[in-house]
Amino acid sequence: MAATEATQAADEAYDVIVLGAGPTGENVADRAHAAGLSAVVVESELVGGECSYWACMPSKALLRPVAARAEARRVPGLKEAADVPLDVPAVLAHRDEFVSYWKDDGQVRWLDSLGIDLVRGHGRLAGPRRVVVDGGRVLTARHAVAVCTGSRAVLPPVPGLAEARPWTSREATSAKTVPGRLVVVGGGVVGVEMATAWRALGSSVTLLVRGDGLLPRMEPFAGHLVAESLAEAGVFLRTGVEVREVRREAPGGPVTVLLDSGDEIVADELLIATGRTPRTEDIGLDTVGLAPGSWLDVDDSLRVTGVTGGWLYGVGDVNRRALLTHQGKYQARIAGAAISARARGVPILESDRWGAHAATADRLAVPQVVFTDPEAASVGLTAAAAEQAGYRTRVIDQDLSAVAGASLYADGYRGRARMVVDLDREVLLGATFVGSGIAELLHSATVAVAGEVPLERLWHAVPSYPTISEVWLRLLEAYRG
Ligand SMILES: Cc1cc2nc3c(=O)[nH]c(=O)nc-3n(C[C@H](O)[C@H](O)[C@H](O)COP(=O)(O)OP(=O)(O)OC[C@H]3O[C@@H](n4cnc5c(N)ncnc54)[C@H](O)[C@@H]3O)c2cc1C
Ligand SMILES: NC(=O)c1ccc[n+]([C@@H]2O[C@H](COP(=O)([O-])OP(=O)(O)OC[C@H]3O[C@@H](n4cnc5c(N)ncnc54)[C@H](O)[C@@H]3O)[C@@H](O)[C@H]2O)c1
Repeated sequence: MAATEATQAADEAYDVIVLGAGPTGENVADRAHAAGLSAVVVESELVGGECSYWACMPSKALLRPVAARAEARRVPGLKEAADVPLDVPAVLAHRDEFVSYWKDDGQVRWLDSLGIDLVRGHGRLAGPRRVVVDGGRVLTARHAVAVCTGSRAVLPPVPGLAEARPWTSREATSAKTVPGRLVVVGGGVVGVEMATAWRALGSSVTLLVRGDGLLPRMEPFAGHLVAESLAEAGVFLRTGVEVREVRREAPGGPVTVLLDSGDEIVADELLIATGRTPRTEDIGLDTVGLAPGSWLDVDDSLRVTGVTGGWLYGVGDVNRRALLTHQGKYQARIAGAAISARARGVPILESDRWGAHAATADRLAVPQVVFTDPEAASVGLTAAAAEQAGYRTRVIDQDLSAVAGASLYADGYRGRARMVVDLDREVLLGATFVGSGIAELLHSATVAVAGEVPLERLWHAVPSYPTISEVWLRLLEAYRG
């Protein structure tokens, strides 16, 4: 049965049922199907999920012109030409095109081409291996149900906040007009990326952070460099502040943000970027003995722990292991392989930590690029996390501007790199790069961390001259002395 043709029938049976057709769910279905299992995906909104329509794609489409202009402004011969405001209608139109105008026909065609069925509607578990869609249609799974329902933005319990109908990441990535004054609450990834984009598009942006810096999950210098550059771009950054109350007298009117310091900020729009909550409150978790609204605890094969029979999987954002599209897709590949192995009765070696059925990289080698100007990118453990985990480490830092490739890349290049070395095994535990054009450098570090490549061998991985990658040589030289 083709994706667009799935029709009503009582108790339809599939090998695998996938709840949620985000990047993760699509890939679980793809992997299971590729292994010869029949699969159906249930989706209540758009096939492609948050990433395609309200997260990765629109945010990066908004940010790409910002980065390109910032880089051109630092290249002699282009500076003057690039020192112009962004063409806002063109940027927004480009964003709209990248999200396919919030239509999922292309993604449905892709499912269709694979032979995976799609059922539109809200799916809920109804006991072991059963899913009911919109309270009517019943699907049963011979082998597994994979919950891939993702996450949504969380609103902190601040008086007046919900009533003020603030922007969340959805509105921040899909807005059709530029607010004159925008207050952003939260100094994590969404906060800094959206402050960067809307400031460049013309908003007067105030970024409110309750901690003492930005991007707290990365090495501290990442937050420092991004904060410095946001301030230069004209973003008002206030750290160590807490929002006490929010007021909006009339829908669409100005919003007043009251801080614990007693200060008041009036803006046209307010973006809350304070983290995520799982979309599990209404998916029937109680019918299989789990608490509605909870993150799903899973083992390394992505199987939910504590469910009798081992048929339930939790993949992607919903398990809180690493809230990133590429990690969700990685988990989907692992879960798909584990589901098909178990369906065939092939034993899964729990001890094979880098084997086909263990999402080990979730714990040891998660890469992430923050698309600010400068970009911030990291993989693996920070120095603090490695120390906390009990490793005997050595930390090597390098000023990126001292690398020939970086100074050619942009005038007055600013950036920094760090590697965290496990002294006992002499392999990399983590790496961080901050600077223009470093996003594509990250994968080299991911290979080194996931591959546990001995530093002795990395010495023979010669970076081309004159590229920013030569920072590898500087880091290794500093380590070897
Ligand atoms: C602003 C922003 C920017 C981001 N940028 C990046 C980035 O650049 N790179 C990156 O790697 N990550 C990025 N992320 C994170 C990324 O979006 C998520 O990690 C990713 O979307 C998770 O995929 P998922 O499939 O697990 O969940 P989702 O993408 O959330 O998909 C879940 C799907 O399940 C459906 N669903 C939910 N409940 C039900 C139900 N009961 N029945 C049927 N269907 C249901 C939903 O409608 C949705 O389509 C960003 C996030 C945000 C908020
Ligand atoms: N480029 C990318 O890879 C990218 C881009 C955007 C989002 N994402 C993913 O999406 C997820 C969500 O991003 P996010 O920025 O919403 O979450 P986050 O967890 O990265 O950051 C949220 C920030 O809000 C702060 N905060 C929490 N409660 C608060 C409160 N009441 N008042 C003020 N501050 C508060 C936290 O201390 C934290 O610094 C992230 O885990 C990230 O991995 C990835």
